[in-house]
Amino acid sequence: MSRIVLVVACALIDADGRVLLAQRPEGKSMAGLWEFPGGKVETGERPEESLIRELREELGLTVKEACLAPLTFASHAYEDFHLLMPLFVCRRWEGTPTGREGQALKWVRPVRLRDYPMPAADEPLIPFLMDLVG
Ligand SMILES: Nc1nc2c([nH]c(=O)n2[C@H]2C[C@H](O)[C@@H](COP(=O)(O)OP(=O)(O)OP(=O)(O)O)O2)c(=O)[nH]1
Repeated sequence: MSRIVLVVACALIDADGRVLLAQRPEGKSMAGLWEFPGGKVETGERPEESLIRELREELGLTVKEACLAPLTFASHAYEDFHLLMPLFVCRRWEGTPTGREGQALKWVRPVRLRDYPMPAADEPLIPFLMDLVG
């Protein structure tokens, strides 16, 4: 079996019930696909710490751990690794999201998420967001 890669991701939800997607930049794997902000859990980090760090690095946001709620997870076999990705929900943060690494950002209603090509692992997550915010 291929190695398991632990990635932590977040559905940021705004006051209108829209979810923030970020477009993976050119040069990265899965470039051009729309994903939930987040990234790999590094050695010695708890997933929540990794997510708070990634949200700061990628989007310039300050998020408190108490504002992260677990929603569901993805478990997906890519060709060269197996992705295990907890998905948190966050409705409260400080700052305005900006693509600090050049990523395009988009606020999207859960019913519209299928209009944005996402990594294969993310597709099963969409119904959970539709149930959460409609
Ligand atoms: N952040 C995030 N990553 C996702 C999602 N769905 C999904 O398959 N992934 C994958 C893409 C990457 O392989 C990995 C996240 O890695 P990363 O963003 O921290 O690092 P990276 O692009 O430099 O990694 P790499 O794949 O290029 O080695 O998880 C998602 O919704 N959000």
